[in-house]
Amino acid sequence: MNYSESDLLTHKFNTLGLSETQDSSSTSTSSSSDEILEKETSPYAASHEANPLPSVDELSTSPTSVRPHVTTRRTSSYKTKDLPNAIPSVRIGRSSSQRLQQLHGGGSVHAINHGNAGLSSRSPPDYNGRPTSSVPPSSNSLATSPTSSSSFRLSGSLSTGLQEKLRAFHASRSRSLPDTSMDTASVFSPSLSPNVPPLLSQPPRITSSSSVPALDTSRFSNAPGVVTAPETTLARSIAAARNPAQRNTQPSNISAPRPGTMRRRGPPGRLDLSTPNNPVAMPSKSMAARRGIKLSNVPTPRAPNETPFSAFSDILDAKSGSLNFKNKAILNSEGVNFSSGSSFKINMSELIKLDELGKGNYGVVYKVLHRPTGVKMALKEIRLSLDEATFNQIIMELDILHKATSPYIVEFYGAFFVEGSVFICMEFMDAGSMDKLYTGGIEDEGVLARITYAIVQGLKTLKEEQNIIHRDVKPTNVLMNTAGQVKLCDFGVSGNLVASISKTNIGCQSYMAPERIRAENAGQLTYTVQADIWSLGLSILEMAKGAYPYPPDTFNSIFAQLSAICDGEPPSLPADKYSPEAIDFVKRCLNKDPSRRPSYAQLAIHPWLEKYQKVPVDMAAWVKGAMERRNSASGKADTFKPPLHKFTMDEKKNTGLL
Ligand SMILES: Nc1ncnc2c1ncn2[C@@H]1O[C@H](COP(=O)(O)OP(=O)(O)OP(=O)(O)O)[C@@H](O)[C@H]1O
Repeated sequence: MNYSESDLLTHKFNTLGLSETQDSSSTSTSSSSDEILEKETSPYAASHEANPLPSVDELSTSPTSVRPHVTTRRTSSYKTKDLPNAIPSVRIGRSSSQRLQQLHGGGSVHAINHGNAGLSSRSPPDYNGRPTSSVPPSSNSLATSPTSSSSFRLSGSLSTGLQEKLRAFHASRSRSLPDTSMDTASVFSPSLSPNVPPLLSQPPRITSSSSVPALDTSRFSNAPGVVTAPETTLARSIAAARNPAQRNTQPSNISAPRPGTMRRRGPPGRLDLSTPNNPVAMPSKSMAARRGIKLSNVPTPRAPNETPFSAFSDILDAKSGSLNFKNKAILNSEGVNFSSGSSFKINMSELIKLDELGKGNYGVVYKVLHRPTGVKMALKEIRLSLDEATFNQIIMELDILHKATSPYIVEFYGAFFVEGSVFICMEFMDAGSMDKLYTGGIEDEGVLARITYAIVQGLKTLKEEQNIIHRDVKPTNVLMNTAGQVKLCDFGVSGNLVASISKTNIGCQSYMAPERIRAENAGQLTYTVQADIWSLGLSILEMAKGAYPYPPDTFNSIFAQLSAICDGEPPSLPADKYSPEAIDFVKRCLNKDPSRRPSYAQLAIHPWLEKYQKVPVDMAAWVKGAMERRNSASGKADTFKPPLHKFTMDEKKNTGLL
């Protein structure tokens, strides 16, 4: 792309330091103009005309369009009177299946290697595996030779201030372990209150029962508020912690559950023994009779170390002796707790910091231990300069996360705010995010397909069941655990949070679809589900290649990178390493015309994903190897060493040490 001096002079800079030139033939956000643009620039156009996909549901998805689906009702335990000083008491609803809330974060900037961005010379097939007629011309560098027949242009320089911010951003996004003392938020959000101390960077507080650094609860001393999570969820988590087999609701080496097999809660009091994700669970004779199940059809437990109770692990915790009636009621020695009325409280003072998991653009994510239950959680801090009313609004908006339930979405425990930060408690994924697992690229296509399938199912659930659009699909928001499960996190459920974060979102555009870049550059906040599908395509490419798909010479300049995305040919999987089905899948996601990208339902039945749902793929083994590679590269052992127990005087006396 050549930029004339007049181009550079006439471009208006928005907050990204970018600008757009439009002429009458190009309206950046209209689908019709996109179509024109596509025909002019996309070598895939003929292919798609030959094999058209059904039209995709195109939704107007500005942050506010999502919000009506967010409950803002005040529940009985939502104590707004407690809010002025800090932690609100957030009732997490009756849902027993709380799921991770999602936050918008924008794309991260990666230190990248020069990946093979060349286009395949083979014709990608259609959904039936037939080669399409159109063959895209080969291109080896998206940065140096973008096709530029579109009228969309970006200016060729960035302001000095923006460059400073980008430099700081790059430094903060270094792949080395983050420095806990660094306040990344201040880099990107000068408006953040400088007086707010980092919550977890205070000197460790030694507790009577542990030498683990504790959260600095002094910040909460004036605030008796607590964040609450349904006891049912925590009880389930505790049971899962005690029984790892039960935790794995997402098969790792057998076919993943089909859409529609996600667990649903039945009516209160009804014992639901349908356990599609737990092949071991087996109903008793009487239970089966009540449910009309023929016992001859029920599989017999086979694992050698199972007890007679193992078959009932969904409802019986043999260690604690408690019965969990499908999260509707828990019967234990203390009595019966009904999920309809009670909720489990998580007090911040009961959270112990165990480790730092990573640092994002807006704060740090910690591994914490909830002492009373022994549940390990991820605690994400997002520092924002907002008034209290907005914080309250955000916390209420996040309530919807309890309804977003899927084996492919990280579980949400609760959220609260403290002195300029939103804190989110979520399921801890012990293998971490994909960006740290794909070292060298994922060559095993079965693994790549299973990861993709999980992302598609997670996005599909969010969209179809809660009308939530993720807005920030990228490898850092795809998490894995050592059971081989893949789950999504950080989706933009809170309109207020999305809007707040967007104001400080600089240099995070790299996974944005072309139409979104244009819209944001024009100051529009429209956003469609198809934009997430583009981001999915880029993420698959990044995981496959082990590097961000656009070449490094575009990386040094956000401007050049966005130009390549908008004006260049979409990158593709290398034909010598991946099957035609895989190449076709990515190609369809990366169609520059959003209306021609497939829907989630179409992606879920794409031959590539279907193929690898039918064959065994050992995800647990793969993630184990990936963690070892990651650790040997970073020189860090992954296994968490529990802190030494510090005996109290009473304990010493009782145990005979004194
Ligand atoms: N639930 C979790 N379990 C384990 N690790 C997590 C969890 N959530 C986040 N992490 C780790 O913390 C890192 C930082 O996460 P965070 O969401 O703050 O930033 P990000 O996704 O990398 O970027 P952005 O700020 O743009 O969203 C992640 O990259 C991941 O490695």
